[in-house]
Amino acid sequence: MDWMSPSSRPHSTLSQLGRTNHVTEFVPRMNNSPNTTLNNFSLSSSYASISPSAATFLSKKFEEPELQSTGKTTNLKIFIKINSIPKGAISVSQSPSHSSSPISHQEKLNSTNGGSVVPYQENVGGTTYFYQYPATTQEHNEETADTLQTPTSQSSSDYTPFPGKPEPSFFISEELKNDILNRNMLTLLQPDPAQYPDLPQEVDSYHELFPLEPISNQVLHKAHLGYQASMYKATHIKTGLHYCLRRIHGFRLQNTKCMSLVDLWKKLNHSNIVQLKEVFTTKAFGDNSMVFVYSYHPGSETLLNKHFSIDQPGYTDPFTNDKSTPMPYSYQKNNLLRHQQNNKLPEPLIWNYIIQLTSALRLIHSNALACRSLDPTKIILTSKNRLRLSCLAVMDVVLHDSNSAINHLALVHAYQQEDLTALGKLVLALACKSTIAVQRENITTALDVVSRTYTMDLRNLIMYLLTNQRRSVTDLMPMIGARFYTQLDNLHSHIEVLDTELSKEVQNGRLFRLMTKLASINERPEFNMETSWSETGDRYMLKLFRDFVFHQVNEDGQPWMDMAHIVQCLNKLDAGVPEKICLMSRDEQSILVVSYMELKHCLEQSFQEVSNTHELSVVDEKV
Ligand SMILES: Nc1ncnc2c1ncn2[C@@H]1O[C@H](COP(=O)(O)OP(=O)(O)OP(=O)(O)O)[C@@H](O)[C@H]1O
Repeated sequence: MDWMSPSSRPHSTLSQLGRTNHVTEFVPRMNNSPNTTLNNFSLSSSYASISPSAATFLSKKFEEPELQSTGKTTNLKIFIKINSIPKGAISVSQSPSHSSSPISHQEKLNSTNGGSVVPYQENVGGTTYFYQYPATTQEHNEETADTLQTPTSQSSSDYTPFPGKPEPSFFISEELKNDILNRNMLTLLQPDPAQYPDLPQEVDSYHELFPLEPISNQVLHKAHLGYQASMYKATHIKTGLHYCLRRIHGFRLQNTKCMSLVDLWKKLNHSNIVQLKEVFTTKAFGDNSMVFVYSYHPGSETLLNKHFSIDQPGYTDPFTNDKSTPMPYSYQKNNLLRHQQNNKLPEPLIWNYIIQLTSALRLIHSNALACRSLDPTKIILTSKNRLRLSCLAVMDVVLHDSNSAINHLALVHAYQQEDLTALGKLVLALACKSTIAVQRENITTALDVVSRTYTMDLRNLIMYLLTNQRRSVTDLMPMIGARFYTQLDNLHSHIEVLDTELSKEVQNGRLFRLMTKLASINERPEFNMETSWSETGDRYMLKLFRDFVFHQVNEDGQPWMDMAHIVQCLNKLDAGVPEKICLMSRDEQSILVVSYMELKHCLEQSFQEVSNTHELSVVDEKV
């Protein structure tokens, strides 16, 4: 239930839609050779655009802070005998035991170990287990688990995978609320026709197209696959659901054989991939375009945008770079190191990404498919570091080789090997906080930087992925080892927080339905040609009850607003408790003593009458 007044509703605009250029060499673009290895990856450029997720809100909460500051939460405890609770009615209880301050996993560890821990790891049957013992010496073991700190690594406290339990409140936490409102707002954004006059009204079964990035008119802007591509949010005409359309400009499908792969992709459903819904060709944009329809994840931004900014060392604009200017090697190395030291990502975050990426790759590879676009521009992030592969199936369609002589299984295996190499480069780039790190001439330096900063486990994983030997995504599982447990624990803790938040909203939804009933009876001007209906009998009691709940005044006649009183009264009404209250007439001449149980009966009866007469059986069912 949203307690915000309309005037305080958040508003935001799409900001930072500008594009920035980056040099990377991640995706083997225009290269569908099965023999591609680490050494013959093509150098090409990728581009980042800043997503609307930067939009933030300012919202004002009605009443809630006062409730907490005046300590009236204790008033909201309602003790109802079980036998007095009607079926479906639930009491709201705000217990002080709910209060807890967010404690990060690291803090928990430190508190149990007196702030000093020594890691110990053991490999059993290919799985690495991590243990911690209280420190007895000053010696530092470099091979630490992800939750532990190395002297050089960034404090894990800088990275909180998920926030702890929110402060006790009747309402959903401010952070979660803003996140949900932000996503809703982005989902409902409509394009300005003046700004995008060329946007078609309809494309196949979709309308309300909204560009997710500026549409470039530059001929040179053919970042992906050698074709210009654009992204749009769109609404399905029939279902009203929102989708993300990736349009490949000027592309003619030569052969429909690749559609069998599309069918395979459509079946893939995983929390770390953006699901493909359908693929079609269209002339709605005035050319031959190929459109890939994906699920829409509002507020997402690319990994490139999030972690690789243009101020990284050695950043060069691919179009303006003067190749004749020599760059000393030492300059490049020192620069890389300095940049990485100043901006390095916490190791647990990198492992978090590795777990999500390998999880997605595992499903893809086990379905005899290959991602082929493990590129920081093609991985999107939503809140809480949730990562998804966003460009699946495009390579398989756009670069489909229809030559029947080719052994497709062998081809897929080769692409899967390329995926693993791309993963190695991606992790290396994240660890060095620079896409320059994965350039062939920088890899040795970059690995050196990783060894100095992170655990050997991370370095070993990168080394494994960057070798030319035959690799498998399942081989990575023992390398990740006990970090899976940490990830699982974090996720479960987060689910618990969301569950608590959801239960609050279940209560609020129940009270909303109750108020809907009250509001449709109170002061109804006429019912069955009877103008006094709402002022007489049961309805009169409900009117006085409404005054009792919402129109209380203090001794000076000033409104006395107390959310605790309102919530308490409504809960008692919903439960139909036998407790009695005094309802005073507006002229203060008479007082009615009535129980909540009787009021509940009045409410049910009156609402039944209204619903039946006005054929609101559907509403009744829902309410
Ligand atoms: N499924 C999706 N739901 C919501 N937004 C998405 C989705 N996929 C991508 N986006 C957003 O669309 C924008 C453009 O994505 P795109 O994949 O084109 O990245 P890019 O950096 O512009 O790459 P390129 O240079 O190839 O165009 C990014 O801001 C990204 O966050």
